[in-house]
Amino acid sequence: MQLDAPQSKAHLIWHYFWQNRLSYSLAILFILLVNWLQVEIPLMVKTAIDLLMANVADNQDALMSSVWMIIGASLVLIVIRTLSRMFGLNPGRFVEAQLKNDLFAKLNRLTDSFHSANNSGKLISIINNDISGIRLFFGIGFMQLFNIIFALSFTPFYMWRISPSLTVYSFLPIIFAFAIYRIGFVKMRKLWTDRMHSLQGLSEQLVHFLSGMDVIKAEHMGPWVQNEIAQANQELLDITVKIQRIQVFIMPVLDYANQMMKILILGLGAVMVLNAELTVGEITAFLSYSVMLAVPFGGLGRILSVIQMGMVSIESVMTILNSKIDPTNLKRLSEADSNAIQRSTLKVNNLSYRYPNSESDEPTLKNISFELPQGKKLGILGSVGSGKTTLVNCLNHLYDLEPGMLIYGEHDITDWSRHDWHKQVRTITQDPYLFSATLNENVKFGSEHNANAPTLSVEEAIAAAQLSSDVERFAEQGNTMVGEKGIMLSGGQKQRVSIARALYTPADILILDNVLSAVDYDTERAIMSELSSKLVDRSLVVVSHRVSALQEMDEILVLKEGEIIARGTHSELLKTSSYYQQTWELQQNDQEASA
Ligand SMILES: Nc1ncnc2c1ncn2[C@@H]1O[C@H](COP(=O)(O)OP(=O)(O)OP(=O)(O)O)[C@@H](O)[C@H]1O
Repeated sequence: MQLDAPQSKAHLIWHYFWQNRLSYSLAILFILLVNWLQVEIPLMVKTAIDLLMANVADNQDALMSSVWMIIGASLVLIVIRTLSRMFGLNPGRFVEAQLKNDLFAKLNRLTDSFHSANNSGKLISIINNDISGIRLFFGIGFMQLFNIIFALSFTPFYMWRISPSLTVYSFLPIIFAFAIYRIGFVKMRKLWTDRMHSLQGLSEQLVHFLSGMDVIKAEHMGPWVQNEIAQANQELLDITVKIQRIQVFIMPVLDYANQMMKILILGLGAVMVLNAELTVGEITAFLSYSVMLAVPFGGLGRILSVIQMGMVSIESVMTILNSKIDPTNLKRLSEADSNAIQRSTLKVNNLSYRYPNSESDEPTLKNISFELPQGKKLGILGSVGSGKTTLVNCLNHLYDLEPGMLIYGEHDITDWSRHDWHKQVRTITQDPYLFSATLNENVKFGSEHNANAPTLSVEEAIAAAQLSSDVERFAEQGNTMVGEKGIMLSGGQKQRVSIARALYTPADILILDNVLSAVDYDTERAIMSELSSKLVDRSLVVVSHRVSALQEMDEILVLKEGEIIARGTHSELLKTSSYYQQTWELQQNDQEASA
């Protein structure tokens, strides 16, 4: 079952604990048996020693059966300890995998505003570092915790049964050590939180620098980048050293107390043996128990680090799991409703938009209105910063809009989940993203889960996007790997792969945001003509700086400072809009010069 919005850390822990209840139950059972056998074996040793100290000849049979029991119990101990580790450690791995799925599912449903507030470097750090911390918490953390709880309840009880007074005296150093240990524990919690923030910061910086590596090299920013990374690294190192100092000096204090305990037992125990208050066998068993306590005390130092790191990591993961999803995004249209609304008219009514983080009161888009019936081709022209991309992001409802601004058929888009709207509208951005896979796979990606069945073959889509001659030159044609983010391809090739992807499974409305900027005029013309012929009954919105790309559109909107200042066909605008006419003439001159 998927976890969404846990109310508290306890809720999250319980959810995954319950999911792995079978493993944990078996682990608890085996850990209980291990701890019980561990305290029983010294009793068997005690009996054997006391028999030895008495007359060996008289007790030979009893002694032999005692030795065999010790051997048998030790062998059983090995087997059940292995089983306890297996069932105790597995849940950590299961929780890690489940939590990653839950996080990805949530990230997929969160809106643009979440992703702008939480950059990918921070998210990568949460998914890698914090989830590893949680894996340790649910694996070794829980296992050792059960171990310590059982060990610290069985062992002192068995010691008490041998000698209550010696137990009280021998535990005095432990009580004192716990007081010191608590100080370290409190300090560690703050340091783990600082370390998590520092790791997230470093990861953010690394992602920024790695994505801008070309610019860094070209503009000789290497020394500055190295310095920034070195500083972040130093900060992380300082915190880690402080944690290590506490781990080395304060956390082992229980270990030291355990040594003190043994000295006390030897000293006081010897006196008690001399006074005939204890037998040699009893003092040997008592000493064995104190030696056994070294494991849980040593473990306590390590395990509390794991638990603290896990709790800090859980807090961090909860910032994602508890991020609010727009309630409309949780609704889903039925298959029948989704089919019924296909091929409707999109109406944009007085659309205005202001960026929430904008310092100006002035909206970026002002009162934009137009209609886009199915099959209509709409062009949008505007100078740099006039609001074209903002309009595209409003049309595909990436940004939050007021009710009534976007109507599709009879439906208000702001009442729909974005998921349902994106089945009808597909946007190709000016910065196309390719996955590290083959070229053909990049064309097909997402099509298996797309409501629209492919209308073309991959080869046809590639040909319509004017990419066939490029693909033929690649070593393995369509099966050539394009590298991370399509690094093996030129900007124009990447744009054409994303056009081929849109043509492969066409949606009702296709929006191209400046995607033809990196191709020459002839290719642009050929692509536009293919788009018109392949998408006859679909709507097309083409945003471009180039008038040539918009010439054949049914209507062109001219944007300036977020407002429509002119609209009409190419020939109408040449007469009515001086801005359009000047842009056209300037670009005609450029085109002739470059021919
Ligand atoms: N995330 C944002 N937060 C605040 N302001 C923004 C944001 N994105 C864009 N803007 C502002 O909105 C205005 C319009 O930007 P937009 O990207 O829509 O223009 P454009 O016409 O697409 O420009 P270009 O042709 O350069 O792509 C600009 O003044 C820009 O500074």
